[in-house]
Amino acid sequence: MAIITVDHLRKTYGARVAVEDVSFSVEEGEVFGIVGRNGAGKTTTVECVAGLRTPTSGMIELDVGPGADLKEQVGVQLQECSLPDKIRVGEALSLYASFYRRPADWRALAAEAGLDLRASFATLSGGQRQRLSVALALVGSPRVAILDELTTGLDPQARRETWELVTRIRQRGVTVLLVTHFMEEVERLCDRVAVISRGRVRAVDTPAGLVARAGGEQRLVFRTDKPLTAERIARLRALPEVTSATVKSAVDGGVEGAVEGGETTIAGDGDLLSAVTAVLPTSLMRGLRMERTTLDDAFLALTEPSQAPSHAPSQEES
Ligand SMILES: Nc1ncnc2c1ncn2[C@@H]1O[C@H](COP(=O)(O)OP(=O)(O)OP(=O)(O)O)[C@@H](O)[C@H]1O
Repeated sequence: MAIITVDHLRKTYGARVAVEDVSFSVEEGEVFGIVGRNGAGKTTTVECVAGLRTPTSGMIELDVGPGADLKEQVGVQLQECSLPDKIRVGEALSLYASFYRRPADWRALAAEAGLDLRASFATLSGGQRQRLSVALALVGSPRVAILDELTTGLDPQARRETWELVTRIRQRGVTVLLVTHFMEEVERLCDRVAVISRGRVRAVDTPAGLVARAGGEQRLVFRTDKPLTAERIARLRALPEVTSATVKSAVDGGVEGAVEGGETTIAGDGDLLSAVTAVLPTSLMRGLRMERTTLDDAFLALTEPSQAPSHAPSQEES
């Protein structure tokens, strides 16, 4: 069942179109990613879903139950979390908890986020601040958590700790809408992802589905000391796992053979390595490497470098 439905969302700021036409739906309990280059319209989209911005047109539906208070059912962690330097973690959490009718156990939330209740905001590391902002987003026991660029600027260890926190949030059944720039984060956390470019959705799929769309093939790349014979090249090309074999070749006396020291690239799927090495032993290959289409490749193929959909002068509006 879809808990979030976004249908033809459009948002303009004066003459600037931040979101041109965005539609997607998020199933209950999913971690749903939103990716796109800088200025693609990701934050504007999730801010509209959170009720922080008013769409210019289109529809947003949150199915959080009859009579539910949207502000209680949607917890938001925005890109920057700023609190007074002197406020302690426990004070911030208890203050936020007082805003809700049925707050979560904020001490348990702090423990889950690995936070010391007595630590003051000024002394927290970047990772701790991000985990505090997630805990603050969850203090109202929401059914949906919106997390915007959660791990930007964090070191690899802090990033992993934050990912573990998101995994625990999903285990509790909270639906997560996650804006991110990191494809590794998408692969680890997201069930599905919407790719936004210039204010439009270019694809909605699983991370593996996006890679497959980008031609998710494997490539074996190697050199051989001796040129490959035409017979060996033909046997490689005939393998069912092989879709193409690019051999630096030359025709000598009417016989095709690989150029000495030339690079060979064999693309295909399935158990490509075993199939190829049955025809060509690895002892004849030099510098063998296996390349695969990555989510980064898929992302780059689906998005364009340009920023916002329109390039009218920027106007600060809400
Ligand atoms: N309040 C605003 N007033 C005017 N223009 C805005 C406003 N907020 C965003 N924009 C513009 O709308 C476009 C989309 O911005 P948005 O922040 O949604 O993109 P984003 O994909 O989240 O980018 P980033 O990855 O850099 O955070 C950008 O060109 C941005 O400059």
